Amino acid sequence: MTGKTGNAVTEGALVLADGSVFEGELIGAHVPVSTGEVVFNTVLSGYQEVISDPSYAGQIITFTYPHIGNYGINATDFESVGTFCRGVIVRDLARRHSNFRAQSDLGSMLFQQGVPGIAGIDTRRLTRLIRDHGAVPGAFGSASESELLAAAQAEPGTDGVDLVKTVTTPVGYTVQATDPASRRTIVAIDFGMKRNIANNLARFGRVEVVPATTSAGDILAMDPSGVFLSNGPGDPAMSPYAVDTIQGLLGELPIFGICLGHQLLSRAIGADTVKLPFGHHGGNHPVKNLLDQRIEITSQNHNFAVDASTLPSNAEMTHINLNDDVCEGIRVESERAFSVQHHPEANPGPHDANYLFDQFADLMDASASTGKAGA
Ligand SMILES: NC(=O)CC[C@H](N)C(=O)O
Repeated sequence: MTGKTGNAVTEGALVLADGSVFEGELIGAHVPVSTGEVVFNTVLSGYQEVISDPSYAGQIITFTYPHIGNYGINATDFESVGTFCRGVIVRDLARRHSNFRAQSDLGSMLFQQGVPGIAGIDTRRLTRLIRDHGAVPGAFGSASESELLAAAQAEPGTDGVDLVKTVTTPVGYTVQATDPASRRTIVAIDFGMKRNIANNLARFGRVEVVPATTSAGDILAMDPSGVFLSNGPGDPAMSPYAVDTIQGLLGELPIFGICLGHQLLSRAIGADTVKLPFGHHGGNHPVKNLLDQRIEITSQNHNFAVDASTLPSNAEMTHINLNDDVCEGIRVESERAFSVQHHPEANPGPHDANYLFDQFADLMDASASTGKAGA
């Protein structure tokens, strides 16, 4: 099937670096060869938000749900200014979409955004392979299988590259507070921030979004109530400048991090991060809050994780993934800093963890009343 009903089918193939071949039909923006690290996401809905999440820079997204595109695309559900993923793999692209909010169809959106895709792929076989062997570099397109194999084998995936610099905003910008009476200013460091995170922060004040390379001194000079560390693509070890910045902010004001922001905060306090075999990408991961013993069903999208055994003694693990015991959250109470690996802003996914934004607001208020930071 093609993005636009009536278009001719263009045969293509997906070839993984291990030599596995999958045949399909090209959708979206047609290019001879598109490469990236192939990962799978298990959400049942929310494909628009997933495809427009900047954390997927460098990656090709396989949707395990077999029918993608059913409810179309609209102008408001994009999670960033565009798309940064390297491609999309689906079993079956919906031939027709149906939803009162739809303004376009997925195939057209991929085409307009310049995102190549491939449909008709045996995504069960592909997902099993990734689950057994880990996320793997791959290449797909209309080129020959041997060309695709060579391209897949030359693709570094997320190894050794700083992908944050490819997605961060080039200049700072302001997201106005939802409540104009709010006096708080929150600085959000944009490592590839999803829009809905900024919208959640704006419930508590004006959000000043700054580029990933902004120094601690420049941030402190803005006299914010707190600093937010965003999600973002790639290996946290590849963005050492961000770790330096966080070290310059620690203890100065409240800090809250999500996903890559959680991994960077952990590195800033001396902990290690590791690469998971195939990561967590989905909308129903059970996480236990170790502080109150409650279980939250969470939205997730990451390949790296914090090695909890390397946390320094002044930090504690606050959340754990119940599927595989991966560290899902930490706090450093003495430094007024905390972070989670999962996505409290959801989009897509459940909102069980949304209370974490309120905790950040409470921390900023507590700091303001003790005179440790501006309000
Ligand atoms: N969503 C994110 O922030 C992802 C974090 C990091 N790039 C990882 O893959 O683990």
